[in-house]
Amino acid sequence: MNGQGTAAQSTPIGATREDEDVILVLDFGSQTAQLIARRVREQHVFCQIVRHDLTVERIRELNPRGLILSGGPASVYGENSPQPDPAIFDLEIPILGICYGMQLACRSQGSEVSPGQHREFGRTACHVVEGGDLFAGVPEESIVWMSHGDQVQDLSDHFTALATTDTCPFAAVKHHTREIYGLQFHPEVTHTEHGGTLLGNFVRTICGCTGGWRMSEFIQQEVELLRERVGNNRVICGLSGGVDSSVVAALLYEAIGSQLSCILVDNGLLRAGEAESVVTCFQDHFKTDLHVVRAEELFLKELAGVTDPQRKRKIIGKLFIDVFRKEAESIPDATFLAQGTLYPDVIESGADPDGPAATIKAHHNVGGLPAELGFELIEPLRDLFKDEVRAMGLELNLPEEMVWRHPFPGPGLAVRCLGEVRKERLETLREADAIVIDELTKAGLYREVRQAFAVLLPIQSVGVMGDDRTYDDVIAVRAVATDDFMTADWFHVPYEVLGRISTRIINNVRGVNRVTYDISSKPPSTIEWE
Ligand SMILES: Nc1ncnc2c1ncn2[C@@H]1O[C@H](COP(=O)(O)OP(=O)(O)OP(=O)(O)O)[C@@H](O)[C@H]1O
Ligand SMILES: O=c1[nH]c(=O)c2[nH+]cn([C@@H]3O[C@H](COP(=O)(O)O)[C@@H](O)[C@H]3O)c2[nH]1
Ligand SMILES: NC(=O)CC[C@H](N)C(=O)O
Ligand SMILES: [Mg+2]
Repeated sequence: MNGQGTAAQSTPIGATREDEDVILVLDFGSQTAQLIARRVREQHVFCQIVRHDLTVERIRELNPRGLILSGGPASVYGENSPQPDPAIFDLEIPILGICYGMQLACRSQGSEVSPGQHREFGRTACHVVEGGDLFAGVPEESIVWMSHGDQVQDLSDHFTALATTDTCPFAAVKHHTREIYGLQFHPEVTHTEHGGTLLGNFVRTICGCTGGWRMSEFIQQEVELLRERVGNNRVICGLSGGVDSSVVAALLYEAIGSQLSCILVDNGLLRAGEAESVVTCFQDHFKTDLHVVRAEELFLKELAGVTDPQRKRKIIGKLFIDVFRKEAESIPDATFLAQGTLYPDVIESGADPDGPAATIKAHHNVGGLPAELGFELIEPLRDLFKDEVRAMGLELNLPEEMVWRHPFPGPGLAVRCLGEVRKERLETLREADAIVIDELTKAGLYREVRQAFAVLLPIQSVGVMGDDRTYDDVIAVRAVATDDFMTADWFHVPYEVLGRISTRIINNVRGVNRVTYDISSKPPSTIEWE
């Protein structure tokens, strides 16, 4: 082990190739920059997010077909507000400014931007006045999603209004002579009814992208990048058997074959039978080196008496790295550590260096990492969402049951065992959890419910069993419907199935006398309870 990387280092998504259609998103600190990128990728056009102040020289090297300027929390007229290289507006490629990005584009051509009379947040009816190419296929009236306080006050001599809302006369604009467009609303969020069409029109019709990009191409690029970066060194990959790390391992295997060693940490926080099933599944599908480290005692010792969720996560994040380091001592040239980190892990940890995002929870593999790792990090999925990773897994020929597994967080049962994490409490939770999954599977709901589990609450309640009083544990059942795990709805599990889950848990799991069902969505709740 000789790398001295820090938690901040990782592989950025996608190297661009000169012969390919690329759209760049200049990120001004938007909450939704990644959503812009994925909506563009949905149009089969490769899209890369870059710093807002990337120089024009560098942009020319990357040779994009168009630029999208994202939204952002600042005001364009504010001191120290993030600004692009002013020369981008002289590039001969189309530009689409979204919200803050539109305000920047208009201001660059002489328009005034200042606080509007009314701030606009959420659903708004948008009326198209002069659609043109950008609005092709978008009805005259539709719902768009707004989130702004500032407003472009005049169009100078350069712009025309394409669409309006009740409070915003310039909801969409186009430059008279140049391919510069602005949208005050957010086409990238699903609440904007025809946002996909708008972005599709921009990248395909206006920028002239052919829409030929496919996941297979992305995989090929990543494979080449990984080969170049790793050279003759070895990579150790934290393998949990979950979707993300399995896809990372498959990608690395494709790239560097036998230079890959995988490490499964059995931290005593896994579900029933999990370590064994990962080993079997792994051996069937990868022919590389797998180390299984039994570390239950270490994890439970360090977690003893800890009840604060963030502390649990930090302790677990650090222990994972300690275990990887120790195990790597027996693996020569283990310079890199690969993890299946996804974008939601990054944004919820408040760890996006270009973003203003708040810390929701320190995901063990991002916010929970110690500052000095001793490895260089490889995180090829860091900019992707779960459903994109699943598509990648299928493309890499991973078996369906692996690709469609419910996610299971690295901190595992520790963040579902509210209060103290003790061996006997984990055992109770494990038994209840297995029943939840078994009943959903029997009811044919496993795939449709994207994540389901049991939570052991830190309280007791009174019951009566066999005519005797009990004062026992409570299990909460959680099942959610979601695609990208950024937002989620509680799943409407049929009453009969809930009934069977409850009866089986109370009758079979010792020490539990009550089962409840969690009916909260994300936001305002999160999927996990801690
Ligand atoms: N028990 C474990 N042993 C080794 N590495 C792990 C373990 N648990 C998590 N990791 C590492 O942390 C990363 C993030 O965990 P996370 O749970 O988000 O992803 P995953 O387990 O690969 O997929 P899924 O989200 O489907 O559970 C994993 O990709 C893996 O690299
Ligand atoms: O590897 C992980 N390490 C973590 O620390 C972590 N926290 C949450 N999750 C998973 O992320 C998704 C979103 O979860 P939340 O709505 O609870 O934030 C859900 O799928 C969660 O299971 C984690 N995964
Ligand atoms: N969402 C945004 O980009 C907001 C831009 C700017 N901060 C405003 O309030 O108008
Ligand atoms: Mg997992």
